[in-house]
Amino acid sequence: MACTVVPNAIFKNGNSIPMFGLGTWNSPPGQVAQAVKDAIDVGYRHIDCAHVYQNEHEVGEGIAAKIAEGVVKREDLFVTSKLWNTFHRPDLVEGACRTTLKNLQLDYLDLYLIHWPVGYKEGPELFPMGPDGKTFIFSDADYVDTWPEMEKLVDAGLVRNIGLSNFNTKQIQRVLDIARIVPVTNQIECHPYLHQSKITSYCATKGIIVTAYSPLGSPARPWVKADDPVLMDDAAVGQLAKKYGKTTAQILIRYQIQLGHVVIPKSVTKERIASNFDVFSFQLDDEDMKVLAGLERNGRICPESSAFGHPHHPFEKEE
Ligand SMILES: NC(=O)C1=CN([C@@H]2O[C@H](COP(=O)(O)OP(=O)(O)OC[C@H]3O[C@@H](n4cnc5c(N)ncnc54)[C@H](OP(=O)(O)O)[C@@H]3O)[C@@H](O)[C@H]2O)C=CC1
Ligand SMILES: O=C1CO[C@H](CO)[C@@H](O)[C@@H]1O
Repeated sequence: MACTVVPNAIFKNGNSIPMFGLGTWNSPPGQVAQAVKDAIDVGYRHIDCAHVYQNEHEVGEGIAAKIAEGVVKREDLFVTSKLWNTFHRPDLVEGACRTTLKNLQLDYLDLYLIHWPVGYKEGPELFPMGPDGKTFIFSDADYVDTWPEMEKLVDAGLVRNIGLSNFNTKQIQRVLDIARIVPVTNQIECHPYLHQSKITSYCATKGIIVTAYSPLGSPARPWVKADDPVLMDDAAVGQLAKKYGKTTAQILIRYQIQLGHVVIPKSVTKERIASNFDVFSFQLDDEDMKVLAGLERNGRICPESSAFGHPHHPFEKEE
């Protein structure tokens, strides 16, 4: 069987990242280790993780098993994790990173991101809820004070690259203004219902690679409502799937790659893990790229609405 070669995106610092990876949010314990193993067997070499997904321990088991079997070496893999919002205070950053490394059974990460620009109250709760039951309790920490601690993780050899997630243009600029080591990527929601043209254009001018999360429209997100539009059921995407003889998921994943984005679809289903990866042997033509671009509807599905009111909320007053 021919071996699929996944293209790399090249960071401004010269390091590279596979343009395709496995998402792991909502990948349940009991399934995620197997999903990681299935993915590596198929050819995935990039895994997107986060402390807040509360499954890094099992993701680590999957990775360790495949290294032990000799299927991959550590250096063949690109593993990303993210600093959660309760660990923004400078004195908490290294400890949070070390916890993630321990859970993943790794001695370095390829990429570590500040998960959101909003800090939450430090402590054992990942989602410290305020008395109204709707809004998180915020931290005073400012991400420009968190960033130098991220840089120290690079100096210490704990992480190879550092970046951002869910930052708006002004927030990225604030980081660039103080950065000694520049962020290599901004990981943001990106799919045909939400193109994020302002932030993606800004990132392009700064040499920051966009990583597209929820590329399939995150159909099983916990807060989905019955009448929310379902990207995977969109008739226009379905027509393209028919035209190319591909699945709707393959069309949506291929779209992000052709936009130049790194893409990280999640699945714990063996057949989907395999078929989602099969996106390197066809090309959407220019007209069809325009069809997908035309589906824009400002359809944000990850607004982190319980942090509305935070002075650093990235989307409440879009920049
Ligand atoms: N930085 C951030 O703030 C965020 C980062 N992310 C990252 O991005 C990743 C991907 O985004 P996510 O929100 O999970 O959503 P996706 O858009 O990747 O959709 C995942 C869902 O689609 C289903 N699915 C996957 N493949 C197929 C297929 N071929 N046919 C039909 N259904 C399919 C999965 O089901 P099943 O698993 O049952 O197969 C799952 O329910 C996350 O897992 C996470 O790693 C996501 C959100 C926020
Ligand atoms: O990555 C993510 C997935 O879900 C979280 C909420 O539970 C989000 O905060 C985050 O963006």
